[in-house]
Amino acid sequence: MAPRPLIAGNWKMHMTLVEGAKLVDALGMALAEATPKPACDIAVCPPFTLLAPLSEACQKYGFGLGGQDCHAEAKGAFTGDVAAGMLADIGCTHVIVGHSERRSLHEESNADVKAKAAAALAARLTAILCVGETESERDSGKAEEIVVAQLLASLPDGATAANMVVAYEPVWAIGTGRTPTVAQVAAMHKAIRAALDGKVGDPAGMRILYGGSVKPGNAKELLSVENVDGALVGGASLVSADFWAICSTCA
Ligand SMILES: O=C[C@H](O)COP(=O)(O)O
Repeated sequence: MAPRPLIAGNWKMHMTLVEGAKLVDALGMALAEATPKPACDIAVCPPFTLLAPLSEACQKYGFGLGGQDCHAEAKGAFTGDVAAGMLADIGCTHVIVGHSERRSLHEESNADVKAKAAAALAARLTAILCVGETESERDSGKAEEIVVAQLLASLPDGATAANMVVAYEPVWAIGTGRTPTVAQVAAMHKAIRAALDGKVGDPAGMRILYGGSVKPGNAKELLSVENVDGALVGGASLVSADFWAICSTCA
């Protein structure tokens, strides 16, 4: 049986407290009024400043709450960083690690991502581990090979379907309005699923999300691809109606 989908909104560096609270409430109301309810789990990943203030509302509505990054160490002299345990302490359930914006803008290596994912697991958070190829890597014809190598080098020990989610995000599709073809998504998710075999607990049950320009207009098609078990949504997660429309495609 395919895993229950997860639709996670990555707000990136957007939203004031008032805006974020309004968005979560709008989603909560939409969920309360929906019949039937969307057949998916829903999570939001706001900036660090909004995590604690939105924690209670997310809990009330049954939404997961995720940080967008964490440090690999549990504590210490790391000015500006936040430990996974601190996220768990204020009610987070998830944390994104290895997003391509962290990998490129903060030069995070696979080893860094693996250490962060391990810290997330140690803090009993679900790690949303991101992988994806650049456009030139896609053009090289070796996208699957490259992404699988990135995944295997970033996988923490002890990952299972219960504590980790993979998010495949082609770098060239993020915020561009471009998406891979259904065949490309299917091939990549199949390759990721195969690579998980023997490397994680319950590989068939591990969710593999697609991310990169997911919108209400393309969500149904992308989410119906085999081995696509949800979405990591950026821009469209900032508009409650759009994010809700994406969640609602999970029937
Ligand atoms: O984490 C989310 C992704 O980077 C996708 O962003 P996007 O939906 O704005 O393309």
